[in-house]
Formats: sequence, structure tokens, C-alpha cells
Amino acid sequence: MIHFNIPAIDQALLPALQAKVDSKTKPLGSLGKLEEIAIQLGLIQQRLQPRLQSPHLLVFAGDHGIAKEGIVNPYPQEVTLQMVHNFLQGGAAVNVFARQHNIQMKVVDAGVNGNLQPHQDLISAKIAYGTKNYREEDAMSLEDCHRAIAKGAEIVEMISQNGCNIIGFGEMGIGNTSSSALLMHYITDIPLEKCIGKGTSTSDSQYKTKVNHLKKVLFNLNGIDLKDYYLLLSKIGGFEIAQMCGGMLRAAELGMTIMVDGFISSIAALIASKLHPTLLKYCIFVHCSEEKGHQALLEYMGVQALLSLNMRLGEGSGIAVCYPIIDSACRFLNEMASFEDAGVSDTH
Ligand SMILES: Cc1cc2ncn([C@H]3O[C@H](COP(=O)(O)O)[C@@H](O)[C@H]3O)c2cc1C
Ligand SMILES: O=C(O)c1cccnc1
Repeated sequence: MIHFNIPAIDQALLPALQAKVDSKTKPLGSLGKLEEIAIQLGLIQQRLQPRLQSPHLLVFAGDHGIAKEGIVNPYPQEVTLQMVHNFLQGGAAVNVFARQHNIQMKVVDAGVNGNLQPHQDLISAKIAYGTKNYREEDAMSLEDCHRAIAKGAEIVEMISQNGCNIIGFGEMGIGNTSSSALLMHYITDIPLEKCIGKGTSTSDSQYKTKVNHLKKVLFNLNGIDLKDYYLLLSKIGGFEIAQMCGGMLRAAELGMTIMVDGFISSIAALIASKLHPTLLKYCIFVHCSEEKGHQALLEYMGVQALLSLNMRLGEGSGIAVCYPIIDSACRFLNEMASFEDAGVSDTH
């Protein structure tokens, strides 16, 4: 089992960072959330001039056994593999936005049910050809869960060695809104119906079927220690969720800024933060998804999302869209003139 050592962020620099923000030629506090992000970046990097270096976005892909039934997911399981090809060809939403903002994107095969040819943007980290159906048996063995955590950590370490200090976590896996809702319910104790959203569906009747079907999973978990997060992940999780979780923990350990995408990415952050609460200080939750449970999940973690764009896609698409705002926060701190520099009069 892999151990992470995530340091608490030293707050000693906070007054100097706040003073720097306040010295800029603007009314006090007028850059709102940009000011909070600028300070967070400064604290994570422990300097008054934080820099965003080589931004990366990883899209972790994995299949879910339950998706084979076609009951909780309107789109068939094959779409995971097909979308991975689409990512590698540059045709998905996340590709378009990542290209727009010069974010390097890599696709991780965490556990896709199919074989993939080698590709320069593909990281092969397959644990298995999808999880098992957790309605019938554990999604994965505990051993595979630990392998997935370690693999995610290894991948992030490799990316950081290329000079990246800000990294985003997106995902692709048909059926993974169901796995995420179950994980949220067991970890937070929020009623299951408040955790389940429509996912890729737009129909109320499909939603009701999804809720009824997922309620049947509840029996399998009787008697397990719900605070054993790795065990829970192995019972009902996904390989992409486990790898994101390990990746986020290693990113925090390395002092990187973590960009969390929508509902599924936030579930990985939830598990990671249950294991190491200091993780949240390294995270920027870029947007609040339309997926039903996301707002409640963010509130449970005591965090606020940067934007609310009514998006409900996943892939890391929210990260790619919101990254320029984080960039703006960093730039104003570094480039904006102070009252003194510009000869502008401050308040009396
Ligand atoms: C074409 C297509 C592209 C996607 N890109 C992200 N997702 C998103 O939808 C899936 C989760 O929804 P559910 O639990 O309802 O299956 C995930 O793969 C997620 O990333 C997509 C889904 C589809 C169909
Ligand atoms: O918010 C998300 O991450 C999300 C929502 C719906 C479908 N897929 C992903």
C-alpha cells in the first residue's frame, strides 16, 4: 500500500501575499475570486511570484461492469473506447478547449474494455478490461485498487518531472456517474437520491429507473467499514476514479496545483481528501456541474467552485474552459502595477 506525505501549507507568507494583492492599482478586494486564487497559488508555491508552468490535463478512462446492463447508462459501454479514440484524434470537446488555451492533454487508459494502439498522447496504465458489475460482485480486488492508486501517482510524478506545476483531472467512463453517486452516498451519508443525477440522460423516466436500480446495490455493502475508503473504492468504484485519487494525492505531495473538474473528478478529490484532508488546500474546483449531487458534494467538502456554466460533460472540459481564469489570477499578481509603481493615489 502506497503512503502519501502531504505537507500542511505554511501560512507564514499569507500577510505578504495579501499585502501584495492589496497594493495593486484597484479598489480593495475588487478582483474577487481572482484574488483568492492568486493567494492560493502563492501559498501552494510558497512564493510571492507564483508561476503556472506547463499546464497539463489528464483524462483517465475506465469502464464499469454495470454499464453492460444498459440500465443506468443511456449510452452503451463501447462509447468509452470510442471516445478515447476521439480524444486521441483531437475531436472531443476537451481537445478543442485544451488546444484553445495551450494545455497539454494526455489520455490515460486506466481500465478501458478494449485494446488501444500506442499513441504519443496515450498513457497505458490498464489495470483490467473494465471493472466487474458491483451489483453482483466487488468492482475490483483490493489489490487492484491499490495498484490503480499507485499507477495514478506514478503518472502524475512523471508529468511533474517534465516541469508541470499545475495539473487537471478529467475522466471518461460510461456509467461512472452511478459509481460516483454510490461513493458519495456512502462517504457523506447524504441520501442516495440526492447523490444520483441524470448523468448523460435527459429523461425523467430513465432517471427513476437509474435510482431504483442503484438502490439494489445497497445490500452488498452491509457490514463493511465505510471509513475504509480503499475498500469502498474497490467495492463500487472505477479504475479511472482510483487513478485520479492516487494522482491527486501525489500532485499535492509534490506541491502542484490541482484542478478538479466536475462531479466524478470531485468524487476522486473527496476520497483523496478523506485520506488526507490537507489535499483540499491544493485544489481548485473549477466549476459546479449540472449533475445533481455536485453542489451538495462541494458544500460537504466546504469548497466553492470557481464558475457555474451549467456544464455536465466531464472529460476535464470544465478545466480546459476555466484555466485562463486561473492564469489571469496569476498574471495580475505578477504583472499589475502597484499604487506606488504607477503613482496612483491610494485610499486616505
Ligand atoms: C459521447 C459521450 C461523450 C462523453 N464525454 C464525457 N462523458 C461523460 O459521461 C459519462 C458518464 O455518464 P453516464 O454515467 O450517464 O454514463 C462519463 O464517461 C463522462 O465523462 C461522455 C458521455 C458520452 C455518451
Ligand atoms: O460533472 C461531471 O463530471 C459529469 C456529469 C455528467 C456526465 N459526466 C460527467
